[in-house]
Amino acid sequence: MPQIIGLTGGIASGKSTVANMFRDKNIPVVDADIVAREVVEIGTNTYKQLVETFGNEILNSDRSLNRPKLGSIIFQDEEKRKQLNNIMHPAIRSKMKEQTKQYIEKGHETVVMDIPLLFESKLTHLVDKIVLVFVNEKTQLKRLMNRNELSEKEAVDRISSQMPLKDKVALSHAIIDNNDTLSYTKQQLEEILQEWHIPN
Ligand SMILES: CC(C)(COP(=O)(O)OP(=O)(O)OC[C@H]1O[C@@H](n2cnc3c(N)ncnc32)[C@H](O)[C@@H]1O)[C@@H](O)C(=O)NCCC(=O)NCCS
Ligand SMILES: Nc1ncnc2c1ncn2[C@@H]1O[C@H](COP(=O)(O)OP(=O)(O)OP(=O)(O)O)[C@@H](O)[C@H]1O
Repeated sequence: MPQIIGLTGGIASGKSTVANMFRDKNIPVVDADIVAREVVEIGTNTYKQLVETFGNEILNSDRSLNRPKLGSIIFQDEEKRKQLNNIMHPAIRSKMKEQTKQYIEKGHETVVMDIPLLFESKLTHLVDKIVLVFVNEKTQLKRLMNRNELSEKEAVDRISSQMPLKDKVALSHAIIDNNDTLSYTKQQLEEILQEWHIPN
C-alpha cells in the first residue's frame, strides 16, 4: 500500500527545507504553495473569482496577481481570509489530490503532501502519517521577517492567522525540531524514515 505523508508546520517553520530533503531521497512532494500559484494563473476560474471578489487592486499592471498586495489584505482581516480560502482551497485540494494520484500510478510507494494548513483546513484525512516541522516562536518570527522582509507587525499577523505551532504537536505522528542546524534537521528526518520503514 502506498503511503502518503502529510508535511506541515507553521509559516516559515521550514517545511520547504524539509520537503527538499525528501526530494533528495527521491520521495516526491506535492506542495500546496506551488499548487496555490498554479490555480491563480491569469484566466483560470479561481483567478476570475479572486478579481470579482477583491477587485483590480490585487492585480499587477500585466494583470497577474499581485501577491504582496493580496497578502497585505488577507493576513490582517479574518473575514477576507475566509473569502480567499473559500475561493482557492477547493481548487488547490483537487489539484493536489490529482498530482498525488499520478505519482502513485507511476509506482511511488511514498508521496509527501506539503500542506501548511493541514489542520486548519481539516485535511488530515488525505494523509496516512503527519510530520510536523517545529520551531519556537522567536525563531519563527525572526526567519519570517528575514525571508519575506516583513515588519514585526506584518510577520505577527501572518503567524497569528494560523493555529499555534505548539497546538499542532499533539496532533502529529512525528516532530522535527528545526530550531538548530540543517544537518540536525536532516538527521531527525532520517530517523523518522527509518522508524517508519521508508527506504531512503
Ligand atoms: C495570500 C498569498 C497570495 C500571499 O502570497 P505570498 O507569496 O506572500 O505567500 P506564499 O504563497 O509563499 O505563502 C507563504 C505561507 O503563508 C501561509 N499562508 C498562505 N495562505 C494562508 C492562508 N490563507 N491562511 C493562513 N496562512 C496562509 C502558509 O504558511 C504559506 O506557506 C498566498 O499566500 C495565497 O495565495 N494564499 C492562499 C492559498 C493558501 O491558503 N495557501 C496555503 C496552503 S493551502
Ligand atoms: N535549520 C535552519 N537554520 C537556519 N535557517 C533555516 C533553517 N531552516 C529553514 N531556514 C530558513 O528559514 C526560512 C523559512 O524556511 P522555509 O522556507 O523552508 O519554511 P516554510 O515552512 O516552507 O515556509 P512557508 O510556510 O512560508 O512556505 C527560510 O529562509 C530558510 O532558508
